[in-house]
Formats: sequence, C-alpha cells, structure tokens
Amino acid sequence: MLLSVRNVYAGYDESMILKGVSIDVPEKKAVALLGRNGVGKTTLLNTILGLVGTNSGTIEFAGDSIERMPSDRRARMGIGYVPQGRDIFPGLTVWENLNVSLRVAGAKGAEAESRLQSVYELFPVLKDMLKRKGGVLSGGQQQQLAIGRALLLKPKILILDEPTEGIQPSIIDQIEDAIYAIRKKGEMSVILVEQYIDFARNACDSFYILERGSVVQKGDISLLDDDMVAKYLTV
Ligand SMILES: Nc1ncnc2c1ncn2[C@@H]1O[C@H](COP(=O)(O)OP(=O)(O)OP(=O)(O)O)[C@@H](O)[C@H]1O
Repeated sequence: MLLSVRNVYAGYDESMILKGVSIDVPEKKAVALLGRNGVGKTTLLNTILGLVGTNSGTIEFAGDSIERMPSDRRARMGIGYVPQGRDIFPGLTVWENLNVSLRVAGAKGAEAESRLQSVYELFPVLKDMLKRKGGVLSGGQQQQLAIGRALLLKPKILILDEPTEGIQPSIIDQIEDAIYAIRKKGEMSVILVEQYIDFARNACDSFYILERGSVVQKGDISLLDDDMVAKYLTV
C-alpha cells in the first residue's frame, strides 16, 4: 500500500468527526472517497495532509508513519493536494502559476520542460493561455491549472477535493480524461473526493463511502451500485 489510514479518530476541539476510519490506497490506483455533505470527507483529507491532528490511529505513507509529521514534510514526501475551490494565484499569469510549482520542485532545464509538456498534454488549453492572468480563466480552466500545478511537483499521491464542483460538463469530461490518463501512465495514486458519482465511477478503481465519520461501504468501483448510491449518496 502507498497510503494506509488505520482506525483514525480525529476532529476539531469539542467534536470528534472521524470515528475509527481506515482506508487503503494502493500504488498507482485511484480511490474515490464518497458521502453526503458533512460526513467527514474533507476532514479525512486534512488528517492525511496534516492540517488536522489525529487523536488516535495511524497513517502510513510510503512505508513511514506520518501521523505526527508536519504538513510541509508530508508534502515534500510526495503528498500532493488540490483543495476544493481553485487554488491558483489569480494575479499571476498561467505561466507564472506553473513556474511557481517548478521552482518549488527545483525542476530546471530539460526536466522542467518535460514536466510542463506532460501537463500541456493533459490540459492543452493551458498552453494557449500562458500569458493570461489566472483570475480571468473560467472556473474549469482554473481547476485544470490547479491540477497542473500539483502535477508539476510529481507527487506520489494526488489528492483532489471535489474537482467538478461548479464546473461546466464539457470541462468535467476533460478533467475525467486527465485523471484517467494519470492513472494509465501509472505515475501516481489518486484520492478523489466527489459528489458526482459518474465521474468517480469513470475515474477511480475503488471506493469508500463515509457516513457520520465512519466507513460504511467500500470495494472495487464496479461494486458501487444504485442501491448504495440511493442509500448513502443521493440527497
Ligand atoms: N474547522 C472546523 N471546525 C469545527 N468543525 C468543523 C471544521 N471543519 C469541518 N467541521 C465539521 O466537521 C464535519 C465534517 O465536515 P467535512 O467538511 O469534513 O465534511 P465533508 O464530508 O467534506 O462535507 P462537504 O462535502 O460539505 O465538504 C461537519 O459537521 C463540519 O461542520
């Protein structure tokens, strides 16, 4: 396993949100994290990222226990994150946004060029808009830029929190294709938090459903049936 969350309890001050959550993310596989609003999906991501502390339980990543590590160290170990909402610098151009990641990664010359080319292959629109300010892009283009920036860091795992939220269908297809391509290339694992079930079905290998801070269903993505969707996911 690349990432193993074991029996984690975590939350905020008074309220325990995660109550004994365990999930496994295999190398180079994409895992969907599903559940209605407020069940604890973002809290689980934040626990993996180190933005929320654990009360008990363990988190192993690439063979190391990380549950006590600061979040910047987890990021350097290869945990990449695209938060909900588009995390880009609106006042910088597309190129400058991408270049920030290249600098953080310390990627130069041919290495930088090859990382950029793989991002342009996934999201050709970014190459056409290098001189535009991030803030003037459409929501979908900003989401592509945010994912592109995370990919330039070459994480071992890419964590995406609701990438389709508020994005038009044609761009959703492009983002779905991109996750599919990332998976096919076999360069990294993915955790995808998603409300849009068809997207998760197409993009992921396996799934976990959370309810009130606990995993209530899990399995191969082919096992995610309409009864489960009705019981745990439709509003
Ligand atoms: N910073 C915080 N302080 C206190 N409580 C919080 C905080 N963030 C989230 N919560 C609470 O934790 C619970 C789980 O929220 P969380 O955001 O993890 O759920 P979610 O499944 O990601 O839902 P959504 O899809 O709405 O983001 C909610 O009851 C929420 O109110």
